[in-house]
Amino acid sequence: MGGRNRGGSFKGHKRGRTQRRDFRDGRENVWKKSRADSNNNAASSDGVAAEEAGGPGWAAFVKESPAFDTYYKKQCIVPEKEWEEFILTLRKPLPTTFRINGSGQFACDIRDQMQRDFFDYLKDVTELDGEFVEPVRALPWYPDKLAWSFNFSRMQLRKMPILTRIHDFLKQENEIGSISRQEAVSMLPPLFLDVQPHHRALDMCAAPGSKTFQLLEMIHKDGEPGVPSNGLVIANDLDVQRCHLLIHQTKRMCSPNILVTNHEAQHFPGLKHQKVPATSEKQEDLCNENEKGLWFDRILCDVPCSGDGTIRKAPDIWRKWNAGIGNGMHRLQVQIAMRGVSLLRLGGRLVYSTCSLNPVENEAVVSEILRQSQGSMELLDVSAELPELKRRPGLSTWKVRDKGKWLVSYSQVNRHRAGAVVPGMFPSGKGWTNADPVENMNTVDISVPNTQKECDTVASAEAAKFGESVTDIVEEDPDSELGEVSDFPLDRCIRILPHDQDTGGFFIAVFEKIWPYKFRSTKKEVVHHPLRSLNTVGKVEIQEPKSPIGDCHSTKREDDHDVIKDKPSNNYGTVNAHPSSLLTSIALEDQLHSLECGGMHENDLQSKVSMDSSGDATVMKEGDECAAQDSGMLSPALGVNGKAMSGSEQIHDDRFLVSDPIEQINEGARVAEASMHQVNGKIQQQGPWRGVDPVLFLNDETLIRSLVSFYGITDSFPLRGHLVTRSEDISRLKRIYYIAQTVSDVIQLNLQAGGQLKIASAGHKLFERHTAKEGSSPCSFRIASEGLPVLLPFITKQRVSCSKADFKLLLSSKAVPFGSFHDPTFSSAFQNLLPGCCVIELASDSLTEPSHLAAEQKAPTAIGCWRGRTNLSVLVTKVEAEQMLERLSLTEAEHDHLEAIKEEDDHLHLSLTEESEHNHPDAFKEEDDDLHKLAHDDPV
Ligand SMILES: C[S@@+](CC[C@H](N)C(=O)[O-])C[C@H]1O[C@@H](n2cnc3c(N)ncnc32)[C@H](O)[C@@H]1O
Repeated sequence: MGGRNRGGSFKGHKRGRTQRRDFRDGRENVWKKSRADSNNNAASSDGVAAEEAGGPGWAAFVKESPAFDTYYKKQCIVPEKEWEEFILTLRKPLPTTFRINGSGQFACDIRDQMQRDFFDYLKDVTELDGEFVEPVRALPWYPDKLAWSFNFSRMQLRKMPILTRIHDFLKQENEIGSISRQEAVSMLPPLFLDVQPHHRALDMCAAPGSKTFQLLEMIHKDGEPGVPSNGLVIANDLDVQRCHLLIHQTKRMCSPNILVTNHEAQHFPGLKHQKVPATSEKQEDLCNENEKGLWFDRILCDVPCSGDGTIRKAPDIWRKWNAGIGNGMHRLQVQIAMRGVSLLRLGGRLVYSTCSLNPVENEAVVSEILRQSQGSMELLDVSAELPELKRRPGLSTWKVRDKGKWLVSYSQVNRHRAGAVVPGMFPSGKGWTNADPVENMNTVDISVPNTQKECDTVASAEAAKFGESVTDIVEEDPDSELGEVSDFPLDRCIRILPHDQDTGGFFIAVFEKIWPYKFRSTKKEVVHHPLRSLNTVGKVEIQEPKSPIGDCHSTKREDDHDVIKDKPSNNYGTVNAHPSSLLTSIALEDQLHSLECGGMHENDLQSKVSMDSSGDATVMKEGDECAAQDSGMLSPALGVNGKAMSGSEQIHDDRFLVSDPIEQINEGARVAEASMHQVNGKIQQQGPWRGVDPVLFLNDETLIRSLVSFYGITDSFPLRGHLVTRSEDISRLKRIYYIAQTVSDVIQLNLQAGGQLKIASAGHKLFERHTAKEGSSPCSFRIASEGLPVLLPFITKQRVSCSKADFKLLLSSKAVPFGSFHDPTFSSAFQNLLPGCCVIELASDSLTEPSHLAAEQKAPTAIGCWRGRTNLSVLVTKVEAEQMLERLSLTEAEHDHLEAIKEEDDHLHLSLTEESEHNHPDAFKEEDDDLHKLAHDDPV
């Protein structure tokens, strides 16, 4: 049971312990340390080599890196006098931190109980066998003391029974989903995002989902009892397997307000509303000037990064660290953030975060966001938020290290390195000037990695190519002290240093969209890919994006074709002739142009450029793109002949973004009715996505009516428009999912927009087909375990309550013959039910649990059962039943009775649930039942 249910904000939708099995079964046991981990920790905490601690054959992690030291000393990320403390902290194991899921009274009850039963007792224990025992402490900056930290050594855990009990308790609660282990710093971005229950939030790089879970808690916070939130969380991740983890993690919330998608964040589709008359109030909402398309109030860009802020938890980073990794991430990070900027609603908030210490991945990216968004994004001063949080300001100056050299400005970049180092990595963001060497640019390596994995590979390859070993100590460059200084107020960024409050390292920047993200274009005829063959570029007219502060100019040099001269600079620097900047400029221009589509007549539209993989460009009619935008079918990455560009071809996808709602002026001039076919050859047909079944509304009235009538579902639980499936064929339908109105709106929009969203999961499961013999029940769909807590308050038929003794009997025997129950009233009550799925509820007066679980037990305890001809069978797994039984302690007499029944009925065990658990092999077709196989070791 996840936070929302325990949070009590969604009364009647509380999830009993029986509904937690999915979480427990599939979730990585983060408390159980791997042997290697244990060795590391032992080695680090005791100062003993891991080999010693772990026995022969276990190599120790060397927790030092000259390259790391040299790099970060030079970057001055820590004042000199603090360096020693900083580095010593990095060598210590990270304290264990956890968060109590949910909000409201239930979460607070658990917190209070934990404090009373465990932590208060420990507050006077400061020493054990002469060793200092760190106090268990609430993270001071986390609201309502719902996040805690402790740091016991393994020896201490062994020696102090109270610590062992705490550990066991936390382990158990983690398994059942009441708490989440999460790194302290990882809890910060959602807090700064300030999500309100009505917000639409996008988590661009969301897996494995710890922050998504927080976002969901936020949108369900303060919900009216029985009324679902009207917020929305779209959780996206590029990695399919990690998407599964994400689905699994978020499933604990039983939230109908979530969509999980599987896209490259930098190419997240911009859904645009097609001109279809509104048929409902909600749809009208989407047609509002400010609501057209899919815009987000909140966007989290927790981007892939080098991750050296997690070095305490992942000590192998010491060995692998090199500056190239951070450099390799920079462009992808900018691209993802800029896609976020495009999708953000005016007035919305965007949080950019990394678990890296590297300014190239942090302040440099923030500067690029400010530069490229041209005044549309404001970097917020959030010093008044979470005042208890110890933080350092962002850096205003830094250097770039490449090929064993320190570079203070882009003018020092060797032309052969121009693909790896881009102007945006430097504080000024300036490219080459006239005097800089730009000839022979065709040798430049321009590949842009699209994923963290690719970045890592590129970075390692780069490091290896240029002999930059991870332990390399660079010779000092006499000029290296003269770094550029940024004009942006980067001190507003938040740097979390590990030694300030015993955490990992982290970086956060909070933005608000204060002005539409708007581009203007110049006419141009670019016919060559500027990066692939700059020396053969034909006529190129480049214009630096307009600064809101100053002017910038550009010229073309037609004679030698490939050099873009700079002109007097704007506040952000001179025009970039660097290939990547050049491309960005072109991309920006294209964006400007595409924006203008919204405000100009079709005839005015200019031809524009798209590039194919060979580096040549194709001219695309501007009207085509506008048409595509209008139809909402814009592919974020287009290539010649409609081929999707990817990898190095997709340098800057923002050319193809839809513009902000506020920019959607002169709508009438658009070619609104364009369809896929009208832009044939230009748009990648992305839906239905290969390997992923489409999400379809369940409109089969016969089926819906049969569900309503069988379970007696009240009108206050709307089904129509809220049920989705992944199969068109009703007769083969296996699962039915429940979605909130906001999710429904997005799915509608997606259908209208050509199905661009690759939806991995929507809402939560409500019904699943029961595979009993045909005709054995009037309704072939049973209530799914995660649907039960949601539906329970709204069903009036097929439910009976029973005594604790009979409840235990059911849980122990799985299939109980009608005559075996203790209570004859119960026996006759369920025999009056129709054959098929039913709900057996534990009578509330049966509950006498004085422990820390009392709060939760206020929620109804119910299980799904199957009323057969002679037996009542339990529709829960064995593990789940055992877990419930543990909580409802057995008396001796009950135990004997159960044993007798079990013996009699062994042959009747139906294993109903086990059968239903393993019948769908496909990834998103059978979204998450096999998730537990995907153990991972994520830093967050
Ligand atoms: C730092 S982790 C995110 C952690 C997550 N926000 C959480 O709190 O659990 C970065 C994630 O980005 C994903 N990723 C990498 N490249 C991506 C891309 N181009 N688009 C979207 N996601 C990407 C990775 O699969 C990884 O799950």
